[in-house]
Amino acid sequence: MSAVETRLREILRSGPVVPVYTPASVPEAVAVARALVRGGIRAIEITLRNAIALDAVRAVADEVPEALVGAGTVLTPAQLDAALAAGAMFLVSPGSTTALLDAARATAAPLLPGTANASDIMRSLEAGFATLKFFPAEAIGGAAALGSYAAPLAQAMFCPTGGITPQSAPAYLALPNVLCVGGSWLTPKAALAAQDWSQVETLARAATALART
Ligand SMILES: O=C(O)C(=O)C[C@H](O)[C@H](O)COP(=O)(O)O
Repeated sequence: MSAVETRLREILRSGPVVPVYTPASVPEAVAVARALVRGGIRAIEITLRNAIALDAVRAVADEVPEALVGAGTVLTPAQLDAALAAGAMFLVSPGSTTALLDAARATAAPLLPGTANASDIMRSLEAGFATLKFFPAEAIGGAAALGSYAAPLAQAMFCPTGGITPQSAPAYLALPNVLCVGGSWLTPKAALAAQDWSQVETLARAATALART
């Protein structure tokens, strides 16, 4: 396995849950990252879904050294480059296009490509990516579907994301081909609007207690 993929797996294994978070502002992102770190969650995926998201990645990378900040919703090679330049330590994509996989391979970027079926997984493995997102996990068969790939596609390891809750997370975390799960439940909109960072910290602490085998 490449050094890049080894490091990517270390980041994903730093906790049972990687929070997926869309920042409303740069100061909010820094406060959220600090609260997650206080609660014991270091890896955080900031989605590139609005104009300030890249600045949020940069600020968390600069100001919260304990955080392992990644960029999510990376759809294009240009976004991949911009996220790396902002300091993203990993990149997450909902799918796995040839353009994106080629760009990530060319720059040895720590990309977690999105996959939803056996053909996606096989294409990603062929392209040299064995650490994958399984998306949208709950809608495409959940832990039962993902577990079905453990035997025939044993080299692929996953971070399932999409609709996962604290209740459904343990079934994924018990699978042999799961590194962690992704989810937005650690950063509820109401808590962010109220700047209730202690709630984020409490949710993070609860997430660290989820069993992982
Ligand atoms: O932005 C991306 O790259 C995505 O693929 C989407 C995220 O994985 C989901 O938005 C997770 O959110 P929940 O389903 O609420 O846990």
